Amino acid sequence: MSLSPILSKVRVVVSCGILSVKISRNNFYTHKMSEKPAEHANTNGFECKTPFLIGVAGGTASGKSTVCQRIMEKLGQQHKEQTERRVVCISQDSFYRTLKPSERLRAERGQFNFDHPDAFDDKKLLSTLKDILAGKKVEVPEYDYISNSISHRSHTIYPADVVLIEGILVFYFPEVRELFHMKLFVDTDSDTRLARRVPRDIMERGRDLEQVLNQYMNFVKPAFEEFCLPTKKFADVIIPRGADNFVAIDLIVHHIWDIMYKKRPEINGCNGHLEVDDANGRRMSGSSEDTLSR
Ligand SMILES: Nc1ncnc2c1ncn2[C@@H]1O[C@H](COP(=O)(O)OP(=O)(O)O)[C@@H](O)[C@H]1O
Ligand SMILES: Nc1ccn([C@@H]2O[C@H](COP(=O)(O)O)[C@@H](O)[C@H]2O)c(=O)n1
Repeated sequence: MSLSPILSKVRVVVSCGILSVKISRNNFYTHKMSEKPAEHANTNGFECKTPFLIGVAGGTASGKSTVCQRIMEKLGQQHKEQTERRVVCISQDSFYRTLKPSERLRAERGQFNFDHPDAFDDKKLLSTLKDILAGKKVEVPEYDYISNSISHRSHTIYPADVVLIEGILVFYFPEVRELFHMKLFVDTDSDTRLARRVPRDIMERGRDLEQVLNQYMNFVKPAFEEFCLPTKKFADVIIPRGADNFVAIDLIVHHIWDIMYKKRPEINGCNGHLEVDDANGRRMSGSSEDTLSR
């Protein structure tokens, strides 16, 4: 199956930098791409041999990680070894700062605000992303929600073609925000998010119901409204309903494909023949003469 029809559609939408255009009945909107120097206008500042950095923001349990997972799956990355991956995903939660002893005690009682920008080590996040953009290998720690601290386990992030970074406040810090070549905001209604967060926090994050609801009412909800929601305006693409929005994810994947492998076959010395799945799960492969065979 040829990618040409859908790629040409995506290209019109993105390269024109159209402001708030409703593409389909599935409520998928595009917004004006970031203001960047004219020579990089088509690719949001993306330069040859630099990883294409995508920020994925949205409220808690909106489906940010699931959307990233879908993007990776559709780009055929899920079965690859870490060292072979051309698309990798990092969580902003890995950049929570170390708590002081008094804060640690409050965190154990669900009385610490993990949704406030001050809870993050934004300098470390910035320097890590700069290293990634410089093509360096970086170590990213796993976050442990039970001990409310960075765990001793970490992941090595090898130089990749596409790096996704997801988190509630990835668009909050201006210097971090400016690094992204593409910004996605996962827009899932707050009832759905709370309904997902409660079982997740109880089953996966060692919390009890009372603690989850208190934390949500006292910190999560107010901070979402004050710090996260206002960053939606910075997004290039807003994804209503998160991972359920197959059309939006499909268009995003094809746009990434277009930038990474069709327009720039020389990227990172990549001569790969890329295959992606369409919204119906049909496998499509890039047959453009731009794409070199492996
Ligand atoms: N479209 C969806 N339908 C049903 N459950 C979902 C959907 N997207 C995410 N979830 C579930 O909701 C929870 C939070 O999703 P996740 O992707 O981790 O959100 P976030 O990264 O924004 O916190 C997880 O348990 C996940 O399995
Ligand atoms: N020790 C911690 C650290 C973070 N949280 C909550 O996690 C949320 C962010 O992660 P998502 O996967 O939901 O985006 C954030 O809302 C924090 O409240 C926590 O509970 N404990």
